[in-house]
Amino acid sequence: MASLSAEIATTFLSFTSRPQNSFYKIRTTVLPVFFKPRARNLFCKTTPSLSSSSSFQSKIIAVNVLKPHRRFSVSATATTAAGDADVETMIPPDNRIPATIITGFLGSGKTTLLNHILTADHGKRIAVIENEYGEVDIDGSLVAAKTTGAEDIVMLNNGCLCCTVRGDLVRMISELVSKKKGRFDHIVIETTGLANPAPIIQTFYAEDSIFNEVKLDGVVTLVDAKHAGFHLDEVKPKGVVNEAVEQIAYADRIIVNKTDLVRETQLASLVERIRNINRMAHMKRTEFGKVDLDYVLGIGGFDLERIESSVNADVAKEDHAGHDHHLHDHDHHDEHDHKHEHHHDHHSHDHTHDPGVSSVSIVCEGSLDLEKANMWLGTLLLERSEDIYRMKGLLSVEGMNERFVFQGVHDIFQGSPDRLWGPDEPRVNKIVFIGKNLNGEELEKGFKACLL
Ligand SMILES: Nc1nc2c(ncn2[C@@H]2O[C@H](COP(=O)(O)OP(=O)(O)OP(=O)(O)O)[C@@H](O)[C@H]2O)c(=O)[nH]1
Repeated sequence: MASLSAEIATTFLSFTSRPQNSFYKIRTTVLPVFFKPRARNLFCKTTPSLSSSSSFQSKIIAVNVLKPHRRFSVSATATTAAGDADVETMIPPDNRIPATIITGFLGSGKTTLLNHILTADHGKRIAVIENEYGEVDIDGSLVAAKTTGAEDIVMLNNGCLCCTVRGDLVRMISELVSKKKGRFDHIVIETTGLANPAPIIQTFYAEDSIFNEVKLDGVVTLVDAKHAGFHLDEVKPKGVVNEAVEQIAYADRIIVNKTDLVRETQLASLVERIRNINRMAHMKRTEFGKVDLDYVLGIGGFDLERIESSVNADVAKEDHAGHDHHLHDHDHHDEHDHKHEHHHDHHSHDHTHDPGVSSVSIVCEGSLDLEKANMWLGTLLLERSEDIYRMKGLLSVEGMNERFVFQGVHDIFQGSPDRLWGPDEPRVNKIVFIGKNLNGEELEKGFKACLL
């Protein structure tokens, strides 16, 4: 445990003890204790009949109208508050290529959304990476049929998705970057319907070669409004993940698709259920994946705004994509819903009947004792990293003039300083956990014990 805590301490401490006038670096820490095959077993799916022949395919799609493409960056120039007004510290602009993961259960509308993205008028050149089971690349041809201007096609054949996905994805992204850099602005990865997105997400943080060039912009999860309830209900054997739940848990954006196929009460109940699993993600309802492109591309990784609203909102905020008349008070008044929520002043924990996956958010003012925070987080990840799917936070650390933002995906932890705290800005910590069997009260107690 000591080495684990030290690892995290290094991450935090390196920022507080950095030399002045130097660039801050974004750091990734892969906690060594868990970064072993044992941990990866978590992501292995037991679908041998399907797993032997999944494949990746990538295309670069040039979209006709060229507008200035968006930069996805966290950048700030600020004077240090260390008393020396002449010394400037800078967070370098993040010019890495953004990547979006589109996931969702079989038939939820991933390819439909992808086609919508590729045929929309946004001026971005998009490299598409598809991961598909089976010898026949069905999605690939569906996408190809609907798009024009494909510059390049690369095919890769993998073995088992879950065990080799990282290696293949790393190779594919590296190849795209080394050979085609400058010819595309964004990477979109469509996973298979049975994929657990965790290893794909982790690829972006755990592999230096990827992390230096490509930035995970967001995870978009499609949910089939008609069938999702059934998949969420599915009881899996012990140790086998329910992919439908996982896909929702890891999302930054959730698109409840196929709303034309269900009644409002069914939809409201599903939305409530999704919200209970993942309170952090933004949610929209659609037919045929029709969303504004800004909603899925250019989410901006950490998405601090989202953290702020998710922890502030006791009533789920949801965009209705043209369904403004739909539910308003569904969170609390759907009589068909058996879930219940407990909201405390600054901490919310949602109980759900889905296999123990829920969100916990903590908001509190004050500054953290770095050493205590390191110990707490180190111990927490040591003991619970398998159950903590995602973790995002915005912290006020004693002696640090910038907000410290971080996120974790199981055992992978990454953090960096953000902008300076404003002179009159309350130093409010915000932290969100999504995972299995989370004990909100315990987490809150542990966190608050680290405050000075
Ligand atoms: N009624 C209805 N059908 C839809 C909607 N969105 C997609 N579909 C249809 O649903 C089917 C599956 O959509 P896809 O986009 O292929 O779904 P997918 O998630 O890529 O499927 P897999 O690759 O099998 O995982 C297609 O026939 C789509 O035309 C919708 O909003 N309403």
